[in-house]
Amino acid sequence: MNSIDRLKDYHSTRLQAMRSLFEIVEQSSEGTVIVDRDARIVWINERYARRFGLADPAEALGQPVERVIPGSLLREVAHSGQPILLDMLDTPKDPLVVMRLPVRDEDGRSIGAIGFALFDELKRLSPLVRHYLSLQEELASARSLLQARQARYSFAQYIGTSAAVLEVKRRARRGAASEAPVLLLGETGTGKELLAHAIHAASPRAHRPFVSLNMAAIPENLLEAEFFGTAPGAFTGASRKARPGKFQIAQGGTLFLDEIGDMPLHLQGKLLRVLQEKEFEPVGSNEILFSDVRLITATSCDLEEAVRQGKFRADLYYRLNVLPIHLPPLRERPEDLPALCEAILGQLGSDHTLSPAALALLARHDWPGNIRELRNLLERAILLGDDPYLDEAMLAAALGPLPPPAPAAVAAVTGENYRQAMQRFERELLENALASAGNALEAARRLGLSRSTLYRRLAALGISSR
Ligand SMILES: Nc1ncnc2c1ncn2[C@@H]1O[C@H](COP(=O)(O)OP(=O)(O)OP(=O)(O)O)[C@@H](O)[C@H]1O
Repeated sequence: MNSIDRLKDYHSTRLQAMRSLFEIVEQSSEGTVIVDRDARIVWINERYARRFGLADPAEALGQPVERVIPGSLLREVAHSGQPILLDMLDTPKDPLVVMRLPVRDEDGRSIGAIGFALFDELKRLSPLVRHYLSLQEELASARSLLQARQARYSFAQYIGTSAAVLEVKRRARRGAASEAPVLLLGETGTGKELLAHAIHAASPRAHRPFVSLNMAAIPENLLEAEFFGTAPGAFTGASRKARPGKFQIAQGGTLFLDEIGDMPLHLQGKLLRVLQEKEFEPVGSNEILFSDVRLITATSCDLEEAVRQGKFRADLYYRLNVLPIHLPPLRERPEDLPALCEAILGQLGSDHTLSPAALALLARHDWPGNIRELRNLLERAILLGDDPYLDEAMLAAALGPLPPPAPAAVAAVTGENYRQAMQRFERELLENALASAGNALEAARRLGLSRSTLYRRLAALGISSR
């Protein structure tokens, strides 16, 4: 075949294809209409005319397309020469899925447009729509979960300008910029959790989840599943479905392990393995999952002492203790009290201010519950009085009677060693608080302790919380 014949062949095949395309789409669609450059109908098939209430297609000829098909965009297509490949057209009956194409002359100029109604019922699209909707739902729930797992605090919320606080912030910023494990050390209520959030928020993982787990708040037999998740039906009573653990949920983000000193020894070994090998197995599964999690741990207990007593693995301690940050107790930084009070009153939505004598009283207090205790105290003081100016007497009332000097403390000088005396003092303090508060939650509030810390101390001293 010479080149002229081949060209002829190409042209005729193309013409054939165009004709077939038109016929097939026209026959299998729910309707077809053709308009001229001025959007007047030059042809409409019977089915389509009937759909728009015309008994005879001839009635539509010469009419502006919108008069017959309200909402039609064929005028726009004829003018612009640009197709609208897939769109929805609302009709009084059902919405239609439509395709609109320009009609061009030999020189490529638009001389009209052709519209096909591809389906009249969305039913035919419904598998696609269902898939799309379920993807949308998944996306929305993933977004809201992620939002719930975003860091709640930034460095700006860790208030204070004392030298100790500035050093904490300096180290924490350094921690945020690195991937190394951070160990937050400090008494209860000193802001360890706040700082963990802030480190995550300032790290390159900020847009990924922040997940926290308090070792003291979860029964020991459930901890492993909480950590690593479970395979379907992993143990009696376990859900038939696989349940992700915190390591999976925090994937790509930060895992904050609070009260790490309370982690049972057998789990310490497993945590060490994750840190070393970056992989773990869900409970009841042989599958090995890869872990990409940045670890921040915190404790209010003396980890080195726990290592000496064999309660905490030394190798894990060294792994976690790469960047230790000591959070100072409030009594060691009284100069931060004015700024802290102002910030907390602002968070509580109050416009109260404190007199200088009230601030001096706060500076003399010991703050065993640190900033949590300060917050509780200010909350109480606001509730006690209407006066927006909080003076010394009001704060003294909110602080409550100071614990009476325990006669037993004097006796300790004679017989008990320091540890025994401290334990007895703590036992009396906690028992009195439980008795006067009526329940553990209120007792924790009054003592300025977190509930988990109170439970931990009660358990350590063998005191029942009932
Ligand atoms: N430097 C700070 N500036 C402002 N608020 C603070 C500061 N430190 C702590 N807080 C507030 O004090 C309360 C206790 O803080 P957080 O829970 O972070 O302490 P924690 O050390 O993790 O306590 P625990 O060991 O009992 O869990 C929170 O309301 C927190 O917002």
